[in-house]
Amino acid sequence: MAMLGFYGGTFDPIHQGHLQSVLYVQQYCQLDRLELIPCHLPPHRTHPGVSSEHRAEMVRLAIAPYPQLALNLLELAKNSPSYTVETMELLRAQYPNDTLLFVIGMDSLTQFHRWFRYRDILKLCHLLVCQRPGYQPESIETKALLAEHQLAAVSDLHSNTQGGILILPNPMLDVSATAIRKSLQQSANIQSHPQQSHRLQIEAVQAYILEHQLYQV
Ligand SMILES: Nc1ncnc2c1ncn2[C@@H]1O[C@H](COP(=O)(O)OP(=O)(O)OP(=O)(O)O)[C@@H](O)[C@H]1O
Ligand SMILES: O=C(O)c1ccc[n+]([C@@H]2O[C@H](COP(=O)([O-])O)[C@@H](O)[C@H]2O)c1
Repeated sequence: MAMLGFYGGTFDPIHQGHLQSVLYVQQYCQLDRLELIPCHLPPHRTHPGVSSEHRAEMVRLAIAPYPQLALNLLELAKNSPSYTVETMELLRAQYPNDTLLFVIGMDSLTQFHRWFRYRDILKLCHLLVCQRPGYQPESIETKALLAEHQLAAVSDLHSNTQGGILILPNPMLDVSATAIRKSLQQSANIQSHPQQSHRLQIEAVQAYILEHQLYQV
C-alpha cells in the first residue's frame, strides 16, 4: 500500500515556503510520491492575475531538481471551481487502496471548516498540516475538528488510509505569494535590479517571471 501525498495551491507564484514544505513532508512522512496540484479556478478567492498555465509552469520549474516531486495537472483540465473534495474523489477512484494525504498550511487548516463538503474530504484522505508563522489552530471550529481527527504521530497514518489530521513539526518560513507579488511590483516600479526582489523566491521561478514579465503591474 503506497503513501501518496498531494499539495494543492494557487502557487501565484510558488515560493520557498511551498517548496521547503513539500520536501520536508515527503521525507518526514516517507511518502512514496508527492504531487503538486496547481488550482485552475480557486474556489475561495479572486481569480489570480497570472494564468493557470504560467503558474503550473513555475511549479514545474521549481520542482525539476527533485525526482521525489511531480506536477499533477488534473485541476487545469476542468473548467469549474477547483474544489478539493472533487479532486480527491478523482484521486481516490484512481488509487482505491492507497493511503492518500492532502498537504496544507496552518492558515488553510484554520479555514478548513468552510471548505466545500469538508467532511467528505476527510473520508477520502488524511490532512497533513505544515505550520506557518502567525497561524494557530485556535478557533472553536478548528479545535473541534482536531478533537475528532488529530493524529499524534506519523506512524498513525498507517492505521487508516484516510480520516486523520497530522500537524507536522516543520521548520517555519515566513513568506507568502502576496509578499512576493508586492516585492516584484515594487521592483518593477522603481526599475531596480531583479536581485532585490524577495529572498524567498525560487531562482528558476524568478528567471521565468522576469522572462515573461509577470507581476509587473
Ligand atoms: N510559508 C508557508 N509555510 C507553510 N505553508 C504555506 C506557506 N505558504 C503557503 N503555504 C501553504 O501552501 C498552500 C498553497 O498556498 P498558496 O498558493 O495560497 O500560497 P500563499 O503564499 O498563501 O499565497 P497568497 O499570499 O497568494 O495567499 C496552502 O495550503 C498554504 O497554507
Ligand atoms: O475545496 C474548497 O472549498 C477549498 C477552499 C479553499 C482552498 N482549497 C484548496 O486548498 C489549496 C490551497 O489553497 P490556497 O488558496 O491557499 O492556494 C488549493 O488546492 C485550493 O483549491 C479548497
